[in-house]
Amino acid sequence: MAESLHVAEVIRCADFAAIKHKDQRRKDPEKTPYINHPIGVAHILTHEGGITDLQVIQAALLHDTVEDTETTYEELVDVFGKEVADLVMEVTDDKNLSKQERKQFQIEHAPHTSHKAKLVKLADKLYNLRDLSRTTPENWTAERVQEYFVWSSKCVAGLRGTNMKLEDALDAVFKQKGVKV
Ligand SMILES: Nc1nc2c(ncn2[C@@H]2O[C@H](COP(=O)(O)OP(=O)(O)O)[C@@H](OP(=O)(O)OP(=O)(O)O)[C@H]2O)c(=O)[nH]1
Repeated sequence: MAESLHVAEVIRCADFAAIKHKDQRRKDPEKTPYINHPIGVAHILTHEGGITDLQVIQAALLHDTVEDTETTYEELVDVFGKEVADLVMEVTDDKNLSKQERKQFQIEHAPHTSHKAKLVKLADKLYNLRDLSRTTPENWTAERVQEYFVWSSKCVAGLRGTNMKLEDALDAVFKQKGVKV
């Protein structure tokens, strides 16, 4: 695909995700618009991970649409094709599971995901952990923050060997919080 078509595809994904997440906010006290997160994940991939694979960037922009909005897998297949939709599903939590089951599933599922899905997940974790270092979501105790770091380090363990720049950046964040990797 020509470069201009790649640009157009990326903008189509950003527009789709912005519309889907339009009423959502992050959990930080400033109530940052939710769309900042998927765009930030895509930005980490391009600018820190050196990733320009179109499907990876598309999946990063769309990665929370099925999990957190009324978007369906079938809709993503229709609009962006099966490969991108499948990639999004690889990084989508099953909301039918309890929170504890979901957290455990992420740890166990991580090593079995595709290389492209691992890239999205590494950048997703890096964004969320940096966000947690920056500010504490409303109603989160210091203990909950620390637990999230420890749980994330277990997820990241199953994603290693994928992208050294992202993994080194994650390790720096874990080190800062005193989390062993
Ligand atoms: N750090 C941070 N996270 C926020 C913020 N606003 C929303 N989130 C989301 O909250 C989730 C983590 O909160 P939890 O209480 O552990 O999980 P839950 O929302 O699924 O119940 C992450 O989503 P997730 O899809 O569950 O990601 P992950 O837990 O799979 O990494 C993250 O994207 C914020 O301001 N800061």
